[in-house]
Amino acid sequence: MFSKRGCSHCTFQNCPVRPYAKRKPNTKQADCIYDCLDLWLVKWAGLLGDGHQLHGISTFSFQTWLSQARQSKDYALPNSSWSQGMMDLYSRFLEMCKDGTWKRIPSYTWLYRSTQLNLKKSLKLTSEKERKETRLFPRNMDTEGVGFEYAMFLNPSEKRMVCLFQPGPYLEGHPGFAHGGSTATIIDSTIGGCAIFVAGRVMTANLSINYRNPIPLGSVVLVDSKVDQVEGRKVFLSCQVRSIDGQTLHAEATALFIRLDSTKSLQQQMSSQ
Ligand SMILES: CCCCCCCCCCCCCCCC(=O)SCCNC(=O)CCNC(=O)[C@H](O)C(C)(C)COP(=O)(O)OP(=O)(O)OC[C@H]1O[C@@H](n2cnc3c(N)ncnc32)[C@H](O)[C@@H]1OP(=O)(O)O
Repeated sequence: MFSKRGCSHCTFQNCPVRPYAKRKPNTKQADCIYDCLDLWLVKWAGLLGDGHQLHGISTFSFQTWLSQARQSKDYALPNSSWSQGMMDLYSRFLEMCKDGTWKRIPSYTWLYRSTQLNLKKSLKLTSEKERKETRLFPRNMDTEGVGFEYAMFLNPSEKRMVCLFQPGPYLEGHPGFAHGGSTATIIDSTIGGCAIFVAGRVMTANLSINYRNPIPLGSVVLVDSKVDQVEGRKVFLSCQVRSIDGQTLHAEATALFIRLDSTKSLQQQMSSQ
């Protein structure tokens, strides 16, 4: 099923999703690699290392992973709990997706699923039930609107990820305001998505946040993150959380993510720690 043809621009030779021989010349590398949802999913799963080679994952697991992604609910779509402000901002970004500058990022209850079962076995989550019940932290509530309502958009050429975030009542810290831990979570996830985009499989090594103004529950804020520098395995990023009108700075953060050793599978990497 692997195409032997490659994209002349990004030299992606092993695309299991679609051949790149027909790619337009002069397409930017980032657009070339990320302009199709399937490839985002591949990148998400951390299946691609440097040089865009598939490594350590069988074709079978990849297909399983992709079909699971296709069957899963995408939580980054509007629901009835979204406020008008959230909807307006979402529509604004969707509009900016039309010329390809921005990409909407789908969102599931999991991040790495193809390796998940084995990984969870190594983490002593023994029963099938325990393994199935794990969830990506910000997607851990079924009821719409009570927890993390968010949608992310990626600007590949600017190496920038934004997240529209509407904190629900279950995220309360001080009365009426979002818990600082929930702010940290959404910052980590947004910045993390940005780091995944540039480096594949990464983990947060450092996250430093200055909280400037509390975030009212039910309000909508824009989490705006970008890659500042990449040095070997280290990805340095920064982030600001602002009100929709841009007038209130709620928080600002810097982070260091470390790319996991690309010669090891995720399972090996995690179980060696
Ligand atoms: C298109 C794509 C869309 C994708 C759309 C996805 C959307 C949805 C996204 C959801 C995204 C979720 C994102 C959650 C992200 C977590 O929440 S991760 C969980 C929290 N983090 C952890 O638990 C990490 C725990 N720490 C570790 O496992 C290990 O320390 C690490 C970070 C993997 C590094 O270990 P290591 O690989 O052995 O690396 P090590 O050799 O120690 O260090 C490498 C270098 O980094 C430096 N370093 C390491 N740690 C630090 C530190 N804390 N400070 C400073 N320097 C450090 C070392 O000094 C060394 O530097 P050099 O000597 O090379 O100059």
